[in-house]
Amino acid sequence: MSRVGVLALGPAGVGKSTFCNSIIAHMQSIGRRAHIVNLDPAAEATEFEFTIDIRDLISLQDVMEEMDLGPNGALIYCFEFLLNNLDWLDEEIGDYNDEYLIFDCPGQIELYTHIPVLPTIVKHLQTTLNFNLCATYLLEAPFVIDRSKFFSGALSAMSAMILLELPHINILSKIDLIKNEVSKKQLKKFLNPDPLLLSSAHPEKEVNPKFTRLNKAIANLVDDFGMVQFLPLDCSKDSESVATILSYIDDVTQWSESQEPKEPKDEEFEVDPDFD
Ligand SMILES: Nc1nc2c(ncn2[C@@H]2O[C@H](COP(=O)(O)OP(=O)(O)OP(=O)(O)O)[C@@H](O)[C@H]2O)c(=O)[nH]1
Ligand SMILES: [Mg+2]
Repeated sequence: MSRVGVLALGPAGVGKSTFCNSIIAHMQSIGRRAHIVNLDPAAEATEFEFTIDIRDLISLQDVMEEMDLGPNGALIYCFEFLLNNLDWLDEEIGDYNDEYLIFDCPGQIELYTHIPVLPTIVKHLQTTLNFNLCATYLLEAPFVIDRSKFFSGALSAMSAMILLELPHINILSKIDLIKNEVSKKQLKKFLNPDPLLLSSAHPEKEVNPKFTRLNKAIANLVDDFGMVQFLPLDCSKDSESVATILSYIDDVTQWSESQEPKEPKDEEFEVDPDFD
């Protein structure tokens, strides 16, 4: 028995749910099957139905009303409730053997960076439910316009990577939104972040030398780890970008319907040749 689980993570509004739908649509178009597990108690309807939905256990709206909590407190309450009722998840997932499950997660990244909710769920999926898991972490491409913002996003991706201890794929989403502003050559420097990008972030401004040194240290940290690379994603028009990401997910989760497990790819990510 093998199960593949893909976590779609990242800050609010980066395109996680759209990505989950695009992956499902692409898999269906090539004759494969996958299911969406909605882990967002505040989710709205999406194109594809959720096969498993946390809102069948608990919904954010109900918690806010009944416990008189704000949205963030209610979200934490929902996840604590889920953690106390993991047998519900076991039962829901129960029969999905040899299946591909895509977990659409909420955008409140404190759930995986500040409090150990997602790490606990991850351990449970691995040890009790025997999942081969992979985390995908989305960052919005318009972040590259502001380099400090981009590197701060890269650090949050790295933080999720370190906390979850899973095979990890970073994705630069909504690439279509920057096609007219960022050249292909420039984009490459963000997909495999070049530390020089940050040291030349505001050449026109006078910057406090302490801030410059801090920027350099952060950029070098990202560079030294060599772990923060991004795959481009455009869910609006470019299904090829979805196919490429799926092939990386297949590799790191060793998903294969007919072949023996194989080693993940270790070459650098390629930029879409049509991107200009
Ligand atoms: N232009 C463009 N817009 C996109 C793309 N992907 C998603 N969007 C838009 O971005 C907005 C947010 O997308 P969602 O998929 O709901 O984002 P999310 O990360 O699931 O949001 P939360 O669940 O609220 O954290 C929607 O209006 C999408 O249509 C893309 O590739 N290109
Ligand atoms: Mg969503």
